Amino acid sequence: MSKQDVTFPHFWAVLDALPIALLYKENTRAAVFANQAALTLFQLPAQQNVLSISQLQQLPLLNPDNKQAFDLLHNPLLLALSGTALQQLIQLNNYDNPLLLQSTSVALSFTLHSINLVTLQPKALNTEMPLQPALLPEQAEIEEALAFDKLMSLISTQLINVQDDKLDQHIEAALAAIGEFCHADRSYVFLFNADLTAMSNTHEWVRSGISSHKAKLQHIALQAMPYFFQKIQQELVFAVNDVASLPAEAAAEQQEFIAEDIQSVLCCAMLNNDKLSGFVGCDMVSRQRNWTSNDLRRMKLVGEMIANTLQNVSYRRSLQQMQQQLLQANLELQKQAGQDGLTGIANRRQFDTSLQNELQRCARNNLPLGLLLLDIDRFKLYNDHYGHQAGDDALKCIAQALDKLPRRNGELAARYGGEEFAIILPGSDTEACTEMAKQIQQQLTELAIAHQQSDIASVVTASIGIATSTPNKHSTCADFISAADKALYKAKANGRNQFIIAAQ
Ligand SMILES: Nc1nc2c(ncn2[C@@H]2O[C@H](COP(=O)(O)OP(=O)(O)OP(=O)(O)O)[C@@H](O)[C@H]2O)c(=O)[nH]1
Repeated sequence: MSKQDVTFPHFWAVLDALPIALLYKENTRAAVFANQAALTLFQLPAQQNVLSISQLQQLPLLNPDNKQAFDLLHNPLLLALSGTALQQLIQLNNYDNPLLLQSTSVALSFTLHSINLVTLQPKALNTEMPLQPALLPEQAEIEEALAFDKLMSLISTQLINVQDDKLDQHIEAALAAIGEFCHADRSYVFLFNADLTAMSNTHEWVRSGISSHKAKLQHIALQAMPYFFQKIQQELVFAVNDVASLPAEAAAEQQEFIAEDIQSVLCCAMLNNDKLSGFVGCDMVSRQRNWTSNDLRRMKLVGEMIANTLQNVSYRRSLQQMQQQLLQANLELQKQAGQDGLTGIANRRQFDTSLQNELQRCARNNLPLGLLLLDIDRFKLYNDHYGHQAGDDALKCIAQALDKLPRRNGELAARYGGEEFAIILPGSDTEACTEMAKQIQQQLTELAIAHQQSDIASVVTASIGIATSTPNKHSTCADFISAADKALYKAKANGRNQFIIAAQ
């Protein structure tokens, strides 16, 4: 509707002057009129007072992805503008002309950033039209029930697909919905601990101007509220129209309700696999309310929705946890598959894989590849003299020392088999491999593992064969191993405790 269509001139002036943000939609037209307060709220220019629904949907304030937006607002506003009306009468009889009442039934109203926002859905405005009677109470109730169900179906869709980081936001939207539709001042979720000894207020919605008690309602012992707990456990509902009329055995509960200025309270149990997990509820603070069967139905519905969502999220979390554990176990298995059982360093399998990879990498990058094969001297005599267990300990000790030597990317020390070890040195030429062989000899000298039976030295020594060359695409691991092995054989034959470099 545009201003020009209206023959009654004061109408717009009055709506524009109202201190509430107001959106006005004529049933037969798509355009929506916004008064001055609404334009200010939506940060629109003062002249742009006729908006399309698509324009409205694009307003950042109404965008559900906008964290600052009042999440609940988006859906009911669009519900209202697209045809679902909550028929309550608006009281404009402060103003001179009673005709205004004809077209002013409130569709939905909310509070956003402490501004009341009202949407109107009048019939086409016609000054000659007779006054329209207000909706019958039963009709109003049906319309309200429809609006609630439509809103719940939107919220439950959001809850079904909820991502962990949006969970609280959507639960609070559901609480806001139940609070608004039950005309309550406060709505909340409490969750019990596993052994049903304590409860905590996890989510809350409060009407503007009403105090929140969430912070202090944490880890409350259930034995502090025995009457309430018994009711919710046995009857799954706790409904009190007048807190003052609670029986004597509910003295503790009554005291707590009075401390929170609660006049009426309605709570419904939430179950998880048929086990009590918490409850959802709402309070009347500013006045008393006789809870209706509709209130109860709605509260149960919201409770079920939230309980299911929490259960799904918890399943999803334990599934993710299990996946994480499986992944971890898999990584551990993979690590173990490449690890030597006795010494803990890389085993032959990992050595083979690494050598193959490094050979290809060096061939691609035209880099030299060094391979050292190391065999402990007179180890049979060591075992025979000191025992097999001592032999194992010596192998572990030497393996650990060798494992600390490789530093650069791709370098690897591995147990090649028995008392033989191998070191892969990608990018190392003869000089660098010689340097590594000297370091190994130095390490063995420092370890100083006594070997009385050796005819080479008084401590454990090793012979080392070195192969180094720049591989090409025809080179094989077997070539490298064979060259290093031949050099090792020579080192043994030459008297042991020495290194020999294979001819290239
Ligand atoms: N304790 C222990 N001994 C091992 C292990 N693997 C191989 N050996 C021993 O290592 C010894 C290797 O002996 P030989 O191959 O005869 O060589 P060697 O006595 O070291 O003499 P040279 O290599 O010729 O200097 C054998 O006695 C094997 O039993 C192991 O895991 N633990």
